[in-house]
Parts: sequence; C-alpha cells; structure tokens
Amino acid sequence: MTGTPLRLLTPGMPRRLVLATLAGAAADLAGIALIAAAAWMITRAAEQPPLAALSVAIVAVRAFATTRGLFRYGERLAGHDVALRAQAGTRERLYQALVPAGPLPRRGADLLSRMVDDTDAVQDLLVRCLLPAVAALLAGTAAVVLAAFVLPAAALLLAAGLLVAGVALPAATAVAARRRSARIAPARAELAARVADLVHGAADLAAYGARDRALSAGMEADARLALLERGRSRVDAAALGLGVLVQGLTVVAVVLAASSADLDGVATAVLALTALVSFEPVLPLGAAGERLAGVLAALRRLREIGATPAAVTEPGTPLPLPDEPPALEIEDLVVRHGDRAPALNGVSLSIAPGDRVAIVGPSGAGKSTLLAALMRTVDIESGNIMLNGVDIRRFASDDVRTRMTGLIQDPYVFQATLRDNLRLAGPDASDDDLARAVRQARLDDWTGRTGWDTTLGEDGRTVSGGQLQRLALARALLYDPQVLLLDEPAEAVDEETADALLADLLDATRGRTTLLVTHRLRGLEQVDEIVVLEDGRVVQRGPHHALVSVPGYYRDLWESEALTRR
Ligand SMILES: Nc1ncnc2c1ncn2[C@@H]1O[C@H](COP(=O)(O)OP(=O)(O)OP(=O)(O)O)[C@@H](O)[C@H]1O
Repeated sequence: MTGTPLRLLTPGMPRRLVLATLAGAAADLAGIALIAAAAWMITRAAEQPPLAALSVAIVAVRAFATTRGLFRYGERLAGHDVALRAQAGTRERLYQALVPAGPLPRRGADLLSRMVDDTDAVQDLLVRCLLPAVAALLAGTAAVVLAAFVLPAAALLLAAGLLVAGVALPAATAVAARRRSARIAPARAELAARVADLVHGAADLAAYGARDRALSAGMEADARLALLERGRSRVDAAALGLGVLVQGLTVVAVVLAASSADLDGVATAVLALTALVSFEPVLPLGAAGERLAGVLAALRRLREIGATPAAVTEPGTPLPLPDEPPALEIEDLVVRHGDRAPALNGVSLSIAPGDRVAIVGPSGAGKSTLLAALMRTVDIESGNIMLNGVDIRRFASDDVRTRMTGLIQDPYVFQATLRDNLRLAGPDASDDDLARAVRQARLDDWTGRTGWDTTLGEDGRTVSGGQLQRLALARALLYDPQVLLLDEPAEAVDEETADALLADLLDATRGRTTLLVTHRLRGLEQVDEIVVLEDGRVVQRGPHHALVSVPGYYRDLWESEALTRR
C-alpha cells in the first residue's frame, strides 16, 4: 500500500502554531534574561554599590520572572490547543477514510491502536518535538548573541555546547531509537489484540483447553512490549545524562575562558549562569529525538489507513435516482474480493418491479456478494447492474442503498433499547409500525416478554442468534426499501420457526420487489424465479416446479430437505 500525504494542520492552525512557538521562545528568553539579570544583580550587590545602581536590575528581575510565567502559560495554552485540534482533525479524517474503505489490511485491536495511540503521535510531534525545537533554537541563539557581547570566545564555546546537546544528541537518540520506536506501536497493537482475544474468546478458549496457551501468548506480547519500552527509557535517560554532562562542561569551559580573558566577577557570573540556563530548553530535545522516531513510524501507519482504497468508486457527479419503481437488469456481472478468484463470474439476471427472486447455492457460491454488489458495498469488476436503464455506478452508493437494502449477514445489535435498535431503520416510525414489523418478523413473543425498553447489546441483555436474526429482519421490514434484499433471513432459527418465518416473509413480500438468499427451499414455489449459483456462475434458473423436475443442485437439496422432514 502506498502512503498519501496526511494533512495534520487545517487552515488557521499554522498561525496558532507560530504563536505557540513564539510564546515558548519568549518564555525561554525571559528565563535566560532573568538568570542573567539576577546573576548581575547578586554579584554587583556583593560589591555594595548604592541601591540606585541596582534598581534597574531589580525591576528587570521582577519583569522577567512575571513575563516568563505568562509566556509559558500562553505557550501551553496555544500549543496544546493546536495539538489537540490537529489530533482530533486527524482522527476525523481517518474515520472519513474508513467509512468507504474496502477490506482493511488490519482490523480490530490493531486498527483501534492506530486510531488511538498513533493519533496521539500527532500531538507529540507538535508539542514535544516541533515546538520545543524551534523555541530552543531561538532561545539558544539569543543566549549566544548575549554571550558574544560579553566575550566572543565564551559565545563560541556556548554555541558548540548547545549544538552538541540540541542537535548531535537528539540526532543520536533518533538513530538509536529508530528501529525500536518503530516496533513499539505494532507491539502495543499485538498486545491489545491478544488481550481482546482473551476477553472475547474466553468461552472458546476454556471449552478447548486453550486458555493457558492464549494467556502465555499474551504474556509474551507483554514482555516484548516491556522490553522495547525499557530500551526506550534507557535511551531517554542516557540522552538526559549526556546532555547534563555537556551542560556542565560548557559552563566550566565558559568560566575558564572568562578567567583567561581576565573578565571581572560580575561579567563572569553573568556568562556562567546564562550558559547554564540556556541549556534548559535544549536538554529535553534528546528525548524529543527519540520520540521523533516513534512519531514518524506512527504517521506512516496512519498514512496506510488514509490510503486504504475505497470499497466502491463514487461517481464525480452522481445522478438523481429515478422516480419510477425500480427495474433491475444485471448483465454479465463479475465481482472479485481483492485478488482472489471472482466471487461472481458472469451473472445475468432481470428483476422487474414486484418480482420476487430467490438465490440458492452452496456456501461460497457468491450469493451474499450479489447482494453486496446491488447495495454498492463492493465494486463491479466488469459487467453492469442497470437500475431503470442507468448503470448503478452513476448513482451515489448511499442513494442506491435508500432503494435497495435489507437484511445483511452478521447483523449487529446496538447497546440500546429494543425500540432504539429497531428505530435505527425508521427514526420516525410510529409504535404501530414497530409492532407490525416485529409481528412480521415473528419477534412479538419475545418483545412481549422482555418489553420494548430493555437494553440489548454487549453489556445489556444477551440476544440469541435467532432473536438477532429476527430483529434484523424487523429492521429491514421497517425500513421498507423499494427492493428488499434478504440474506438468509431464517438462519440460526429452529426448523419450525424457520418454516413459519419464511412463510410469513413470503406473505409479507407479496407484490414487493425482493431478492431472497436462502438455504431453505420450502415455500419457494411462491417466488417468480429461483436462481442457483455455483462458483459465482448461474447454473440453474426457473420456477420451483421446473427446477425440481430436472437433476441438479436444486433437486438434490429439495430431496435432502424432504428427507430430514420425515
Ligand atoms: N470480504 C471478503 N473478502 C474476501 N473474500 C470474500 C469476502 N466476502 C466473500 N468472499 C469470498 O467470496 C466468495 C463468495 O462469498 P459469498 O459470501 O458471496 O458466498 P455465499 O454464497 O453468500 O456463501 P454463504 O452461503 O456461506 O454465505 C467466497 O469464496 C468468499 O470466501
């Protein structure tokens, strides 16, 4: 996957960033000036001059002490404001990239860690790397200029010391940490994935005695992450220690240079303390170098998400949907998931308004893929799906789904009340509408028992597979699309309920354009056409009575179904 530029700053942010940087530099400068003025005042006071000689210095010390605090406050405020905005904006853009994305290279815990930890890196890049580096550069330059007025040789020594601590050390830590920091985020993602498996798969792990193995895999992932984190802390500590050493040596060198130039005590004290304090903004840059390596790795990972190609290509200027009842013409349709063999390989089908078509076929035949192509959640490789004579790729995919949608595989139950779980498909539905959909989906017994306001979902009331399926069916019926797509609506339901459910469904869909994917054949004599798919191709088609009278998949399935009913 190739990376695309990831825009961190939106309009208005560069100005705030400059403000934050200037405030940071001003705070550092005020700190240096404070120490320089204090050093001058203390050493000069030791010579017991008249008080008036010290009055300017006294005012200056007070002014620098106050403004330093104010500037630091301004820097934190503006810096964090811009960093948090950049982080939130990055997350938002990633979500926008994810919504239409096709299959992602990674999902679950890894994706979550990218969305959370890696977007934190955006904040670190601004607040811990960029901003302090520029502020340190400005403050360091000012300290060197100040020193140059007193003693040029001392200024050179100070510049050398600052360059070692502010440039060489961060560069060294960045190189030392490059490989390790790039591995920390994936290691954290792996640990998160292991923990998620342990929690969500606890029942399966216990059932097959695999808990200890999964637990030790989790512990190993934890140990790997801890090792990397320890290494990172060591690099940080070493950088800080070396920085302090360089600071000390620079101050000693400056004092030696001052005494060999026969500077008086006051000037020497000012030089020494200015040199000492000018390292303050520079010392954290060692750790920033280390952090930068991790930040760049995180940004690369974010770019990968941003660059995930969209599952379907949207038209430049989408056409408005036609008003007349939808007539569908599927012509020689080829659909492929990634680089696998085509899931649909030359399927043709006509569905007139009001037609009910059943799709049957063995597992993996491409039935769900056909529904996905109609809902525009996968792209077409070749062939066409024409809606009232217009290629559906010329409509926005969201628009297409307002006309053609329904019960999909793996429906989701939200952590909300039963009523709200249904209202998802009909925010304005009346209680009567809800009750009708629930009745048609044969869910009324359950709603009668549990009530409409019971919370469902992961932490709410547990929903059985059959109840979930019927809930999803009720949603589809409530949404009432012009073309109702139903993917195995009687799945995960016992035989008797499945038969009754299909019978009700066929009743409820009379006269409504419907595409029904099913493994059960009972009741299919009512539909207009049955299409048998195998390996992505139509191998049989026709009404029920025609298909049961010829050898083939349909008749075999019909006979085995009859056998199990005896
Ligand atoms: N998102 C996907 N990514 C990759 N391959 C996929 C994806 N969805 C389906 N496939 C593959 O496409 C082929 C057709 O799958 P599809 O789900 O359409 O079959 P199906 O007939 O609905 O099967 P089932 O009856 O088991 O639901 C299968 O080989 C499947 O592995």
